[in-house]
Amino acid sequence: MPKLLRKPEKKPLSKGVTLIHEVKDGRTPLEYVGFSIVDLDKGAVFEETLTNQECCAVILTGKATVTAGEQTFQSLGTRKSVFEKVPTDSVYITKEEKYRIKGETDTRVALCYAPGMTKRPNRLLPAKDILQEHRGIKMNQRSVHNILPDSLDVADSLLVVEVYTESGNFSSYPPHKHDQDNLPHESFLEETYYHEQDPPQGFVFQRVYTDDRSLDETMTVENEDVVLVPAGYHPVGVPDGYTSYYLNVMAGPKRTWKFYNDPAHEWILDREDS
Ligand SMILES: O=C[C@H](O)[C@@H](O)[C@H](O)CC(=O)O
Repeated sequence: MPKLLRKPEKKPLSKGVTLIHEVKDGRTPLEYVGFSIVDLDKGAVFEETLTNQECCAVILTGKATVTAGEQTFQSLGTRKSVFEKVPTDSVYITKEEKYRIKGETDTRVALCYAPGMTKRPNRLLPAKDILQEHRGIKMNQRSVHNILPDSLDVADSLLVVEVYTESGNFSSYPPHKHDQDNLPHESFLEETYYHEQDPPQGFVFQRVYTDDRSLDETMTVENEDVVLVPAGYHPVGVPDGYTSYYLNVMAGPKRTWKFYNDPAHEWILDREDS
C-alpha cells in the first residue's frame, strides 16, 4: 500500500456514528492538517471538544444540525450526493470549542482540522455564499467550490476547497506544489485529498512527487480514498467515462495559497483554447 494512500474504514464510534477516515494524531506524517470523515445515521449525534485546533465541518451529503458553543445551525446540507455538483453548507468552529453534529438524515460529514491560534467566532459558511469558479482549458478543465479560501478571513490556518474534474481531464495540473515557506514566491501548505468517483467503481491516478524524486508515488485512487500530500507536486488524472470529486484541506505556517508550477509542464498554460 502506498504510504500516502489511506483506504476507508468502518469503525463504529457510538450508536449510529461510524468513522470512515481519521487522519490525525499518530496516524499521519502531516503536522498541520488533520482530517476525518464521519457517517451519522438519522438522529445520531457526534460531538467533540477541540483543543488547539480549529475545525471546518463540511456537510458532504445529507442534512445535519450543528451546534458550536452557544450557536446552533439548523438543517445544513444541500445534496444527497456530492455529484449533484451544488455547493454545500459548512461551519467554521474555533479552537477550544465544544461542538455537536446531529444527523437530520443519514449524513456524511468531513471534519477538517488545522492549528488554531486565536479564539474566533464560529461561523456558518452557507452554500449560497460559496465562490464557484471554472479553471483550465482543453483536457485540463475543472470546477471549484471555494469553501474556505484564503480570501475569507475566518480561520487561523484552514483552507478548504472541493473540486470536480470531468471524464478524461486532469486537475491539480499542470503539476503544482506548495511545500516551501517562501512567500511571495510559494507558501508551505500540507494537503489532504478526499476522493469520490462517479460511478463509484471508478478510480483516478494521482502522482505525488518532488523535484529530486526523493518522494515519487503514483497511486490508483478509488472511491472514498484519502491521499496525503506532505510535499511535492500532486496532479490527478481522470479516466474516460468517470467524474472525479475531491475535497482538499490545506494548512501550514501561513494561511496563503501560493503554489509553484513544475517548470517542465508549465508550458501547457501557454496554449490557446480550441
Ligand atoms: O493546491 C490545491 C489543490 O491541488 C487543488 O485544489 C487544485 O488547486 C485544484 C485545481 O486547481 O485543479
